[in-house]
Amino acid sequence: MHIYFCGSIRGGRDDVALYQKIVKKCQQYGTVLTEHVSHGHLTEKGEDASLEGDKAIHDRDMKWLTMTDVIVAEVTQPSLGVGYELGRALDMQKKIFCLFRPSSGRGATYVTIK
Ligand SMILES: O=c1[nH]c(=O)n([C@H]2C[C@H](O)[C@@H](COP(=O)(O)O)O2)cc1CO
Repeated sequence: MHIYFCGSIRGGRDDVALYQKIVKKCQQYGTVLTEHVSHGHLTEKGEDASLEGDKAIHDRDMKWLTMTDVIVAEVTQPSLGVGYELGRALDMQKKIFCLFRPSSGRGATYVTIK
């Protein structure tokens, strides 16, 4: 099974320790295509886009999104990229599992109610 994990990168890396736990758990069930999202050394500058650019990152991610069986998203930390991925995934009629922590004091994005 292919799993696409979504978590904030440029939106802020406060929850990266949690992303690591979620990705580890998901790896018990299948291949996590976006394991890099959980890497501790990845900063809010994003992946090194200097070689191929953001377009290459986007195109790779959309290819993975198309081939994935399920999406797991941690949405507590607001992220434009995660919102975009969820919108695209909804259009592709993918199975989406959103995780949100009410204890954060934030409001959940409306994307999670669909
Ligand atoms: O370098 C990157 N690599 C990457 O795979 N993404 C994808 C995966 C994440 O689930 C999501 C994070 O978006 P954002 O960076 O806007 O918080 O976008 C986003 C970036 C940077 O925007």
